[in-house]
Amino acid sequence: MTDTENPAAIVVEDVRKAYGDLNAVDGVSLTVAEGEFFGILGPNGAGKTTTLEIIEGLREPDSGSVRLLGESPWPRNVALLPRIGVQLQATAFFEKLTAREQLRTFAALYRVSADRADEMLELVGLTDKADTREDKLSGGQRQRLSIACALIHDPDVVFLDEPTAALDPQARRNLWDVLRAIQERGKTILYTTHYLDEAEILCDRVAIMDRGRILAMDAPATLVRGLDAPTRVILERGSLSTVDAEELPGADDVTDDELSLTISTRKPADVLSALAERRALAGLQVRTATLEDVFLDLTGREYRA
Ligand SMILES: Nc1ncnc2c1ncn2[C@@H]1O[C@H](COP(=O)(O)OP(=O)(O)OP(=O)(O)O)[C@@H](O)[C@H]1O
Repeated sequence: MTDTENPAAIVVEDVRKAYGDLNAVDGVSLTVAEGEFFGILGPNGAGKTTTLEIIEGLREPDSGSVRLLGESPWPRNVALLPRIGVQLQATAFFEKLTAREQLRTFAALYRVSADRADEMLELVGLTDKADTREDKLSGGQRQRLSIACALIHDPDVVFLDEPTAALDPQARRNLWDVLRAIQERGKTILYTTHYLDEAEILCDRVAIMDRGRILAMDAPATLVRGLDAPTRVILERGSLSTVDAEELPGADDVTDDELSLTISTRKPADVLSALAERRALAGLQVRTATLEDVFLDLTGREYRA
């Protein structure tokens, strides 16, 4: 993924961190290229936050090495601070300040122009909340403000820890636009999430983590393709008999779960056109494999965030 035109922003080699008997991070290696949007995915307790904090220089690994923009982040490396932006899971804001005042305070701390505050409000879609106190913002607005704070000094690498957790679906989608806008500005983004569907949409590459280890790492589409899983065509029960479904051209397997009929196929176009000819499209859904199927394949467990 890295070459001379696209050098590595982050290189992690065999990092380990134990808490007592628990190997929270158990030999993690990964490389993130400059400008890449990279996601660390996995269920609660997988070790995502610990990995992120080690890369940010907030936690010391027991062993292994981290290079962030060519430097070691631990022990605390002040040369890196202007070049990285960090959003933690729980953001502490200054009390009783408005959104704009929060950002202006961060701007002053980083010695950047106060004008950046309004620019960042615009970027995260909070211009109309500039004069609202932070404690009067919704959860999604507060998340966006914390991202704006992490970006105020125009860092090269942005770390976001579960930025879309606990948001309603609309607020999540609004945040996706913000994250895409950040990447369009050429930033490297390393983020964690337990939403596999979201990572599939946003990330250039993902690492799927479970119990402290990376189980797979690649572009989401490549991971899904690698499964070679059939497409499932789902119909309302009664729109076609099981026997007729089994005889459709391209149908590999048919299951009837009392509510719906599921036809597994590697030739979805053949199945769909045959269904159209028979006018048997009631309640039609077509499902291809997702990262959740990749997780199931890797762990033998259904994915539970
Ligand atoms: N300071 C700590 N002391 C002891 N155990 C810890 C500490 N921090 C994390 N752990 C444990 O290490 C494991 C990994 O935690 P971590 O927060 O890195 O996972 P995560 O994938 O980010 O989970 P979540 O999505 O819940 O934040 C968990 O079992 C957690 O309970």
